Amino acid sequence: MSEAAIRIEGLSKTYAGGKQALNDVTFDVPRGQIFGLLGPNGAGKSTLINILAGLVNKTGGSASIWGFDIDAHPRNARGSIGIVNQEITFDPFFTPFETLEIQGGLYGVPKAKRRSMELLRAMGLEDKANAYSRTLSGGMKRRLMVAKAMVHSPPVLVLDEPTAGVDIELRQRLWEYVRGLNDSGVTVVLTTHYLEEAEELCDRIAIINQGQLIANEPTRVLIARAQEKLVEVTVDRDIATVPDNRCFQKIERKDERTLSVRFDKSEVNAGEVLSAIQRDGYGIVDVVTREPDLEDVFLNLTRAATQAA
Ligand SMILES: Nc1ncnc2c1ncn2[C@@H]1O[C@H](COP(=O)(O)OP(=O)(O)OP(=O)(O)O)[C@@H](O)[C@H]1O
Repeated sequence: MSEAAIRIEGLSKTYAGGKQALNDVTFDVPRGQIFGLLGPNGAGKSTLINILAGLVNKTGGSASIWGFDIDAHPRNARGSIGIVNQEITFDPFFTPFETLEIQGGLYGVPKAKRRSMELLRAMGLEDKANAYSRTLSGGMKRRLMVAKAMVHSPPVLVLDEPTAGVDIELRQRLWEYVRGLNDSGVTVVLTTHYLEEAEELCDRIAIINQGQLIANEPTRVLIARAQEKLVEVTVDRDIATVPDNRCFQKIERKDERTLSVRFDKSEVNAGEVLSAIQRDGYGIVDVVTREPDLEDVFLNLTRAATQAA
């Protein structure tokens, strides 16, 4: 089982109008993982997913799903992946059970092999099996979408922004479902704008920016790569002029007596930053430092990539 769940090599897409949405993207999604695909709006994430789904034609490179090349074996490739889109799409006049049965039929799953009730149970929708789908809450509809993507038992599930616009409590529940699916052997690919979500759930994270892959690493390694550190310093009198020193990457006045300083921890340490503030005649009353989180990494990487472009 050494083969990747998804293998993407030199993938490019230029839309008819000339917009290049993907530029020579190469990465593997290892089997059995929860893999995060991150990127700012318009980075190319949906384009990539739509190519895997067979909805958009690539203009260069190759992709395979569970060992099936999407060009040479499109049916097998498509049968190996379930995709949950951002939009909620099902007929509101069918019940959740009927919705799954119809989807099973579309995928050619024989009646005896369908597991609609099992999926509804797994998604906590058992008692809604015979309700009209339109009467479900937003969170229930989303879970029904996940169940729908799983009717043909694909080994790979792609969730495109699964928790966009979902409240915190429900987000936690959806995360539990995703973990449960992963524990049962499903490889999960997740696109998200919530860095906290990626940090919490993903084993590995790839970042796309302006159609190019700018990072692809285990989550912990990616976080450790953030060199920027933040320190908030409260001083003993009102700040008239903000101190300036080359060891600060960025310094801002947060309120009358608090400075917020960003510095590169590979270049200077917090002590040097504090000394620089003291040299400007301020006494230090309080200091709060913060470790970089994924948001810092993401901003650093996308900023660096945008500047290099
Ligand atoms: N059908 C299309 N025709 C022309 N350009 C398109 C088309 N679809 C997407 N694009 C452009 O390609 C780029 C990548 O879009 P894509 O939707 O893949 O990004 P994304 O990372 O999924 O963004 P979001 O997070 O906002 O969904 C964008 O500049 C977008 O405007």
